[in-house]
Amino acid sequence: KGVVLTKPVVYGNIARYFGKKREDDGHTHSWTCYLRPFKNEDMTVYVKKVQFKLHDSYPSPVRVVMRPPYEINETGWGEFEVVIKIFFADSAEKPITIYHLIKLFQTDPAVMAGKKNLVSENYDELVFTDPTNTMYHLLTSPKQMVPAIRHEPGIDYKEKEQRNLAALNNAHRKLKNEIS
Ligand SMILES: Cn1nnc2cc(CO)ccc21
Repeated sequence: KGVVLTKPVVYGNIARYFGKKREDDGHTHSWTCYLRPFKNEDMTVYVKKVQFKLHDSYPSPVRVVMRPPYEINETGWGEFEVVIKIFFADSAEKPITIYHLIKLFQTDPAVMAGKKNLVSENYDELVFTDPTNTMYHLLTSPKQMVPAIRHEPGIDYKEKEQRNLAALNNAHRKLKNEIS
């Protein structure tokens, strides 16, 4: 019946340079890869678990997070793609997969000096087309998150959101033209 529900999210990573290469394992950075709701809502209402698949050379590369915060804290030396797979409370709803390239390096002098976090974040939306009745109910009964979700400092959400929404609308328009 052409019902489309969306949930705005942000995903990405922060990283911090140790200031030098660690002797024992050659690691140079600590990083956190995350998936957060854009609004302050409890995702456990409709999400069963979030899986973060790391580079195969990490020990147990498939990390499963059952409850918020949906984040992985690690250390390392390289940039690589993390596959974020979101499984829903109604297993009839197909999981959604998001790809994020872990970013560690930036030319900002403070970041290079290990004095400031690097933030690499994207605004996106989980799109549910013709959700099951169960899912529809869960998606339309939001619960506030306590304590409130905190976003990374220094991100201009308004502008980011506008830019990304425009891109999403274009993609949506293109898809609609293709199937019509
Ligand atoms: C690709 N990469 N970058 N940093 C890494 C660290 C490990 C664990 O020692 C494995 C893979 C890594």
